Amino acid sequence: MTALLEITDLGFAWPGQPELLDIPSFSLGRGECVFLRGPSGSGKTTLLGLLSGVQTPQRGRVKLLGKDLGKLSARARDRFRVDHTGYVFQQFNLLPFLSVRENVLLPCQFSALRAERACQRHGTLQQAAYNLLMHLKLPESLHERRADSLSIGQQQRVATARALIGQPELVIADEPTSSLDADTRGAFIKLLFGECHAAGASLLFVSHDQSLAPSFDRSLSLVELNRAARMTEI
Ligand SMILES: Nc1ncnc2c1ncn2[C@@H]1O[C@H](COP(=O)(O)OP(=O)(O)OP(=O)(O)O)[C@@H](O)[C@H]1O
Repeated sequence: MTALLEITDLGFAWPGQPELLDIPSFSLGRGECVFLRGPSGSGKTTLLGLLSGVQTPQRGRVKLLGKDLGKLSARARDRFRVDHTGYVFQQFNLLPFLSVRENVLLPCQFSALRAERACQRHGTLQQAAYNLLMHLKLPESLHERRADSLSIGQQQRVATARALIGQPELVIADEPTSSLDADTRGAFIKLLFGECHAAGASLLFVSHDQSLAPSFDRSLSLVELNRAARMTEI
């Protein structure tokens, strides 16, 4: 399988703290759906920040689509991130005063590439937002509502539509199911998989809830990947 994302000899420490991550190698294939688990505080969110280029490692390399993120300027890295990565945050991070539709369309304001891909696939941006929201089972009556007037499960699906619009190659989801009950969680994962497959996106899904792992192509433990964690455990 061709690699979409590759990590080599990655080392990272927050200022004034011991090394949190020491990962000799990790790769994610094109179209692959990977589950990454790890206990609270093990560095999952930090790793996602490094993979999307929000943080830069002190050591090693993160390559996305063959491009070494560390070799890009901060500005070029930001652009590359918004063009090629969709992120579903733990707290969803929707803009509360914007409508559901406006939230979904936000990435297209920052990325001409994603706007172009959305139009190619759906005709117009409005239609792209509409189709994604409908696929994610958010009825039309909600599309013009303020994002903060929706339930948690609905907000999470809006956040997912925002991550998927314009077909980024990599979708990162950071504990997106932590505030859902078991039934809603299962239904959400199915929708997420369906949309990632339809868009040909790779999915890196981070959680400490191991019961979700069997649905994925591969399940990994951050503690096993991370030499710094293994050292602390010894
Ligand atoms: N911005 C930051 N500045 C300094 N230290 C940080 C920062 N963000 C995280 N850390 C530290 O890095 C460690 C790992 O945090 P991180 O949020 O990556 O873990 P996590 O596995 O995602 O945890 P959780 O499952 O609870 O969300 C923690 O000790 C945390 O205090």
